Amino acid sequence: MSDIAIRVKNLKRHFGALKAVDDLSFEVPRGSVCGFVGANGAGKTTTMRILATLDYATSGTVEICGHNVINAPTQVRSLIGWMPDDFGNYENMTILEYLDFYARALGYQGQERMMRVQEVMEFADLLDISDRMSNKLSKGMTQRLCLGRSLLHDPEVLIMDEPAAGLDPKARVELKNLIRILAEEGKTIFISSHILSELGEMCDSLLFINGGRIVHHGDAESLKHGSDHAGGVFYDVQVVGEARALADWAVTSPYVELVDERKRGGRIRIDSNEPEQAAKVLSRMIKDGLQVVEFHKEQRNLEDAFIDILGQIDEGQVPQVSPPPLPNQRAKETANVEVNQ
Ligand SMILES: Nc1ncnc2c1ncn2[C@@H]1O[C@H](COP(=O)(O)OP(=O)(O)OP(=O)(O)O)[C@@H](O)[C@H]1O
Repeated sequence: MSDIAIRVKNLKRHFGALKAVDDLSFEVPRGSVCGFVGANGAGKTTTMRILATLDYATSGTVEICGHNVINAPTQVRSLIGWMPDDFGNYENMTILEYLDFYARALGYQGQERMMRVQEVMEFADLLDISDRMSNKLSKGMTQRLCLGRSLLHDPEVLIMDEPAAGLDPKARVELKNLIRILAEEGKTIFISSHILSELGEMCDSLLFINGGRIVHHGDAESLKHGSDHAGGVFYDVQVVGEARALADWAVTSPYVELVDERKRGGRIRIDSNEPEQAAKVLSRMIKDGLQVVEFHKEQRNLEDAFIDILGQIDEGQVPQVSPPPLPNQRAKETANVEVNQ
């Protein structure tokens, strides 16, 4: 059995002249969670719909657990759970009736069907509200119902398009916990989201796309670390007083970047992970008459990393696409380290 759950090779999807997906190649190892990140219109939904056998590629191949989505769509559908960003619903159906309807459509009968429905209602915390009308639910309940529906046939691979969009913080945490449990059960999860901080916590790897092309594939830590000399670490310094003076000072100072200019004062960033370097810059600021009111060390977050990567592309630098090792390779590497110690 292949270690790869999702294999995408040179995938293109063009709508007339628009290259919605433009030569994507990537792999998602079995049992891992991969976050799919991109700005609006980057090509995420188009890619996910092709993976879910709902659209055709212009060219390229997609395999789910070794099955080609074009040649073997039925096998692929039995292996995937699809959670679309736009959840279709029916009137006059309770949660129970809704899930039962889908369980029937999937071919479950009798006792087994009842068990499947009960199981997913229990998992998605829907048991107590099973008699609620399915089209009159809160956004959080609706997403849990959609997740429940996608799990009815116990799929190996879950493809989730923006499942956390529009959820309040509590509902987001609940959904995140459910996804974590599914990941611990060994399911492969391919999930898109705009909330990068949350994705970073739950994903083994993050796949950034822009304009239909992959611009980075790596784990959250390596992304935060980045390729700069300071390893993504910087000092944030806030100053009050005349804003122009700070801006002029920043332009002529090494390691310093003006990040925010306000009516009175602003903020600069010292791009260094060496405390001595930061101390030198700070003492120079004081000596030059700038009024420092606050400073602290920070690690670049995923939003910053994404923006940095997009900036590098704008400057014409070649995007870095470096997939992280497979989970079993990671395990082997760890074992080697232990053996070698
Ligand atoms: N059926 C279609 N016909 C024409 N253009 C389309 C079609 N579907 C998508 N597009 C275009 O393809 C591009 C990628 O769209 P897609 O929905 O995949 O982006 P996305 O990354 O999912 O964006 P969002 O985060 O806003 O959902 C967009 O420019 C979109 O307008």
